Amino acid sequence: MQFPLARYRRLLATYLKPQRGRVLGLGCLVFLGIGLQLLNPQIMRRFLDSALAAQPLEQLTKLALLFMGIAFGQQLLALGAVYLSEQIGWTATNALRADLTAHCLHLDSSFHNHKTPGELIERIDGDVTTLANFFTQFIIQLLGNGLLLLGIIVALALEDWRVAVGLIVCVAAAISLLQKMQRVGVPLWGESRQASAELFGFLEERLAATEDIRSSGARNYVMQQLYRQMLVLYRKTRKAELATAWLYNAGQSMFIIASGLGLGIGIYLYQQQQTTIGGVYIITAYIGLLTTPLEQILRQIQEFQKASAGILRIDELRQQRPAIVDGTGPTIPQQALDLRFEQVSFGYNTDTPVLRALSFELPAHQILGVLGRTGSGKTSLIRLLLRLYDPHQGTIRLGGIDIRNTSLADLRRSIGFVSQDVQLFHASVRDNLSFFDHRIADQQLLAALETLGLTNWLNSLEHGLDTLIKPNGLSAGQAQLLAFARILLKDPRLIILDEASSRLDPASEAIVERALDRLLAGRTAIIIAHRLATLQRADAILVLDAGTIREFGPRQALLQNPQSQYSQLLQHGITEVFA
Ligand SMILES: Nc1ncnc2c1ncn2[C@@H]1O[C@H](COP(=O)(O)OP(=O)(O)OP(=O)(O)O)[C@@H](O)[C@H]1O
Repeated sequence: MQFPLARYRRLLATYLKPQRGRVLGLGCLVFLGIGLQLLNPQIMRRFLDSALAAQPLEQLTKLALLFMGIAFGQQLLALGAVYLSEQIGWTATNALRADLTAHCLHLDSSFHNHKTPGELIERIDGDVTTLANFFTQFIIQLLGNGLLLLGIIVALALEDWRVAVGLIVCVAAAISLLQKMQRVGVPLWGESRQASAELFGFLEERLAATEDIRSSGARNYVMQQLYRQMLVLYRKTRKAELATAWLYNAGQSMFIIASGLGLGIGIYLYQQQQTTIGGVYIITAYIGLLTTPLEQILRQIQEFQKASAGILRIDELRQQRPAIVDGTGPTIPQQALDLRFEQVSFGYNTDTPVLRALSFELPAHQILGVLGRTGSGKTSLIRLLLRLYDPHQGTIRLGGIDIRNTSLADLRRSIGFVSQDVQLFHASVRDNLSFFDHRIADQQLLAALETLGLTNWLNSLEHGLDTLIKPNGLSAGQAQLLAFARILLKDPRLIILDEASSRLDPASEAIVERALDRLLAGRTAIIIAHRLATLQRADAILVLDAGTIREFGPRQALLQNPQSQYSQLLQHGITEVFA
């Protein structure tokens, strides 16, 4: 598999450029540390040779102190380097996490249908975490340690060329081995990362369904599946780790060979009286010093294998482009909007149509009640209106404007959508109402609740706006009330309400009804109705059947026609007719 360098360069440039000062500082610390590493054996050599030549104690003490000072300085530099690299790594990876999250939020529903949230979390966090080392260490360490290696070879060549040649042969053999292993390692780490993402996806999905799993007695089945997923991850990671360990050991073997060679040559030179004890020391010290750059280079390449797999997966995600893009046409007028569906056809895949040539018109200020059996296409119709998908054929016009021609932000600002399954956050009522927008004053929130007649409801909460909403902490009716208030704060021109199908108790139903009256006043609305009471406020009724319009017309007219579906509903009830 080929990994174009441009990919790495782009990533490094994007996330390191804003921190070039820190990167420069880190580079200086690393290079200075390497310089000191090369310097210290020379001081020890002088110390040894001076001691053997019975030089004065004062000079030996100075050399010993210098040696210690440099060793101490090395530690300080290493500490500074760790501090800076952590800062660079966290800043860069956090920026990348934020970019990926924003990117995922931007992608179409069709993308999210194929990826579980857990899998995306593993990409946004897990894969990015493997890049921290790449951002902070890879190039600096590779360059620095490459230089250190060169420095050691030069220093040894100055002692004796034969030692240097032996070393060069070993290093060249190690590098060619590393290249071969690199090709094997990266795809294996890619598979391991994918297995990890799938495990996360599995966990997220099952944990979100805890109630259903427990109530249906599926716990053992879920656990079995979990063991299976963990086994896959274990096997893939073990394979990748083994490949990497091979790489590491191959490098280490080269080091052992180099050490033996150097030591042999050193002893030979000493026996031939071609060098001093200090000279033998320096050969062994420099060869010993080789461990550091070789280990570092090996470690970097090991980490790079994991990072490469991560980069590949991150790039794949970044290259996903939303098919649904902003239009460049006019903005939607800030007034009650009329809505037209003109021969709209749609399917989630091309061979199974879900909506077929739908045409209807809803004048401004009117309320449309949408009915139909489960699977008849009601939700799909709403998704098209919100441009979560685009129709395959036909046009949807809002306020006379083709919704594909306006910007997505403008469209979604103009529409308020209350889904059946209102998404609540584990946060205060205030944050849940304002979507964490702290520019919205409490007065505005209170006024919205007041308008909807929800002040009593708010007062019944223990800490008012500060009451913490726990996951699953509100009933379906309460959640809808909260969603109504969100919509009122947004003040859209068209409201879409997918009514909660769960039955409400009479007291809650009365509150919801009252709130709904106030929410819908002066706006155009579409309601997917599950209660007859809701339908009674509709001006027009649309009955969907297998993606086609079975019935559409003014409610009053349908009411007076005993053959109409709507009259049947009133006689027999929604559940009976659409059972
Ligand atoms: N994301 C999706 N991917 C593929 N097919 C889908 C998707 N969502 C819905 N469908 C299919 O499209 C058809 C219409 O579904 P839709 O959810 O629009 O019906 P509905 O009338 O809203 O049903 P319900 O009342 O149960 O919510 C169904 O056959 C459904 O299986």
